[in-house]
This record gives sequence, structure tokens and C-alpha cells, in this order.
Amino acid sequence: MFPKINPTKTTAWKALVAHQKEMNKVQMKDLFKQNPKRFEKMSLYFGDILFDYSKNIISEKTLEKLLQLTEDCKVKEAREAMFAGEKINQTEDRAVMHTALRSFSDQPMTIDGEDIMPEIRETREKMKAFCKKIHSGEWKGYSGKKIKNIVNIGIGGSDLGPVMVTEALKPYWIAGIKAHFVSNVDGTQIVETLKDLNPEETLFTIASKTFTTQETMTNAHTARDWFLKSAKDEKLVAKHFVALSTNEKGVKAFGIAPENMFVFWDWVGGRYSLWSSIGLSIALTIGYDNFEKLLKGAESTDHHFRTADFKENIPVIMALIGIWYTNFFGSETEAILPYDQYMHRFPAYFQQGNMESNGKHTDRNGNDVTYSTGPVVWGEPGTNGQHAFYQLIHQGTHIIPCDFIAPAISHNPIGKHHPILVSNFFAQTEALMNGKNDETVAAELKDDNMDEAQKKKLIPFKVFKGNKPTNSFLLKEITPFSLGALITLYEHKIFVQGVIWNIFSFDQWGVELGKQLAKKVLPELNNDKNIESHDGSTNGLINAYKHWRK
Ligand SMILES: O=P(O)(O)OC[C@H]1O[C@H](O)[C@H](O)[C@@H](O)[C@@H]1O
Repeated sequence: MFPKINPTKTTAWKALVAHQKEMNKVQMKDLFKQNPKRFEKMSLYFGDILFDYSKNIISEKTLEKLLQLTEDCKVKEAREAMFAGEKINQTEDRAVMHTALRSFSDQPMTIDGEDIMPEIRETREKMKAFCKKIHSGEWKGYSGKKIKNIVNIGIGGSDLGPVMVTEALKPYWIAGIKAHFVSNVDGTQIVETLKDLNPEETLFTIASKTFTTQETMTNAHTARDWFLKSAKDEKLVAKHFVALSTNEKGVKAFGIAPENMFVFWDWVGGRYSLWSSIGLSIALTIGYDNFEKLLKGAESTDHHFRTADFKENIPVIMALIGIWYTNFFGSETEAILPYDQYMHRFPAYFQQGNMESNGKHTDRNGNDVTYSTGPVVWGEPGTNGQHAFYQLIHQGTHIIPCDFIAPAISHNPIGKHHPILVSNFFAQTEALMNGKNDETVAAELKDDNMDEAQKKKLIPFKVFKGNKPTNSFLLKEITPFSLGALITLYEHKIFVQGVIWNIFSFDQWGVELGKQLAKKVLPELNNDKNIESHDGSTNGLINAYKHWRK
């Protein structure tokens, strides 16, 4: 196992603290003037993805020191431990092997000396065969009709990945198939989803690693009741419900036959599970071949992450840039801004990816950390964000490192839309870096009718300080392959950051307390008693709820 190192105690960290004091005074636009080759130096092509990280407050010296931090924190050793199937998720005593799910090599991948690849291949074959049956119409609903609607019921990692990918790859949807997703326990979502669906043509994929999640089980039972209202025979459930899970017992207890269960394993973290049978709703929607292309794109990034020198290793550079701002500039959030409408759930997907993985205050030795860990991740598709929150990114008081993502080729090249869209992407990264100073503002106001005093007063409000950092990801096109590659860059970024922060990125104990307490509250809502077992606020809320429901 790789060592548990407090990053702040390393030589590299101390050097970075000192170095930040110099870089804090530096303007990125000057760095471009000083080095006309800065873009060439600080951008990388990876297949059909161009990663430009030159618009950051970094110099070559910064990168050297950050790379030294990876040495001091033993990132290479950690990476190898993950790929070797070591149980790096120590608090759950599990290996972290989602990379095996997208391996197409004939090399074994082992956990406890056992090759896990045969089982993976077998499950892929089962998924492929199932997709074929659904798409060809060989698999029929209970009344003999073809399946037209796939409803995935799952939450968190059993929902966000499938939703994000199917939305991002909508141009690849199989004709005649529509995907729907139900995650929230709020009955509104399932009611609204099922409203226009015909049970005879609907297949439910019940996606839950544990098969115990309250929201998913509640929705699954509601779906079953809805189905049985028209099918009227429990035996017919087999034609309309399949399970994607690690919990065979739970699946059986729900009434789904073993042949309709697509397995995965405890070494797949929920938020890293779209590559497993959790991806069945993706494969059913875009076709198995496209699903495999998605996996192959991910595999290409795994290979890059494992073999590229850290100087040219995109996830490593992404991780280090993030750490630079989080730990040395005090920035607390990161925005992900896809300039592609189909990618609208990408920020939400990596909200879970980042925040569940690296939102931790306990280090791997069990001590409280004395430094910031995972940032708050958020974002919206461009250009919508521009008309909502970019004001704060440009002129607010926070440093918000932003990732801009766009395809060069749109799936909908209608009129002037795409050039307009990407011109905004390019212009925003330029504006964020260059800003606009007093003189430029004054010059712009020169021909205005205002009197001089008024003009002078207005200047500070119209100034953009600039020097706001951005990464740009320009993809040739969003395809299953390039999307798989892009997702995986972000996954490994999270991994590298977790190693440097010395936290366990693959557990999520922080989601448990609320669940536990909800179980205690639920029965209290079902009686007429005045509740006094909680603090004043919680009692007050519960009692007001009960009063209104009387
Ligand atoms: O797939 P499931 O077992 O139903 O879990 C669904 C989700 O719920 C949990 O609370 C975790 O926060 C997530 O990491 C997980 O993806």
C-alpha cells in the first residue's frame, strides 16, 4: 500500500506556499506576452481532445513544483496500487477497479490473486445479447408489443451517469427507443414519467448497487404496482423488470429472476459505475456497439493516465491546477461549463464525482485535515450561465477556476448557432483572462453623452480585473468514444487529488447520517402525537407538518 503522507509536510508544498507569493502578483496576460509559445507549451492533444491549460496563473516553475508534489505524495505508487487491485478503499476494505470494466486487453486484472476479467466479459456479453433482443423486437412485452421505453430507476451513481451519458449522446439514440430516468423519491417524478407511457411497451431497469436504497426501492415498487395494474399477473414482471445490482438476494426478494439480473461487484464505486451493468440503460438507448465505444474511449484515457509522463498527463495536470487554486489561492469552488446542450448534466455528474469522492475532512490516518480538500463543483451549460452567474465569475470576490468544454463539430449544425455558441466560449475565456482596465473603459466612454464627472464615477463599475483562470477542452465532436475519454480524464483527476489530499476518495460515509435520521423521523409522521424527541427546530417543523396534514 502506498504511504499516507500529510501533503503540507512535504518539501514541495512548502515551496509552493512561497512560490504562490510570487505568482500572486503575476498577470496571465503578461505571461503570454513574455512567452509567445505559451499555448504550445501548455496545451495537449489527446486523440480528438485538445486540452488548453495555458490560461492559468502558472509558470513552468509552478508546474515543476506541483509535479514535485506528486513525487512527494507518491501519486505514481497510488496509481499502481489502484490498477493492481489493492484494497485502497480501506474504510470499506475494497479494491477500486472500475478501470477493469473498460479494459479490452487480454491481460488479467486481479483482486486477491483472482482475475476479474472473465466475469466482466461474461456480463458484457449478457448485456450485448439483451440489447440485441430488445432492439430486434425478439424480446416482447407481455402483450406481444416491442419495447419502446426504457425507464431507469436508480439514484446517485445509479442514475447520474446513465442520465448524463444518454443525454450527451442523444444523437445516437436507437430509433424507436426512448430513455426515461426516475431518481427522486418525490412521487411527482415517477407520476410524471409514467403518465404517458404504455406498460406493455415499457422496460424498467432497476439500478442499485446495494438494492436497499430507500428512494430506488420505493420507486421500483411503485413502478411494479403501476405495471401490475394493467398486466394483472405477477409472472409478467419478468418481461418488464431487470435489475442491475451487486445484491443477488435483494434482487430475488424483489421478484426479479436471476436471468434478468445484470451483476456488478463491490469493487465498483457507485459514482464510477456507469461502465458496469449500471450502464445497461445507456446500452439499450444508444446501442451496445456505441456503449462499447464509450468504454473504449475510457480505456484510452486509462492507458494515457497510466503511461504518459506526468508532465504530459492530462488528469494529473488537471488535478494539480485544481490543487494550486484550492490550497494556495484559497479558492473554494470550481465551475464546469459545457458549451453543448446535450452535455447539460455533465456538471451534475461531476458534482457527485468530485464532492462525494473528495468532500472529506478526515485524512487517511484518521486525523482532521488542516488544509482544504474537495471544492464545491457546480455549473450550467453555456451560454445560459453567461446570463445568470458569470457576473460573479468576472467581477465577484471569489476566484472560480472554470472548465470550458465544447465540440468543434455540432450534431445540429443549423444556421449560425454553433459558431455563435463557440465564439462565446472563446470570448469568455479571453475576457476572464484579459479583463478590461480603467483606460480602456475611459476610452470606450469617450464618445458618450454623459458629462465627464459622471463618466469618471462609472469607470470602477465597468472595470474587469481579469486574471481569472480557465481550462479549455475543445473536442472535435462529442462521440461515444470522445465522451468516454473525457469522463475518464475527470475521474482520474479526482483520484490524483484524493491521493495528494491524503483522503479516502472511494467511500462516502458522509451520506449516512441523514439517511439514519430520516428512518427515525418517518414513523413519527404517521401518528397524531406531538413530537418532542428532537431539537426545538426539528420538533417545530415536524409538528407544523403534522398540523397542516390533519
Ligand atoms: O446504487 P445504490 O446502492 O442504490 O446507491 C445509490 C447512491 O446512494 C448512496 O447514498 C451514495 O451516496 C451514492 O454513492 C450511491 O450511488
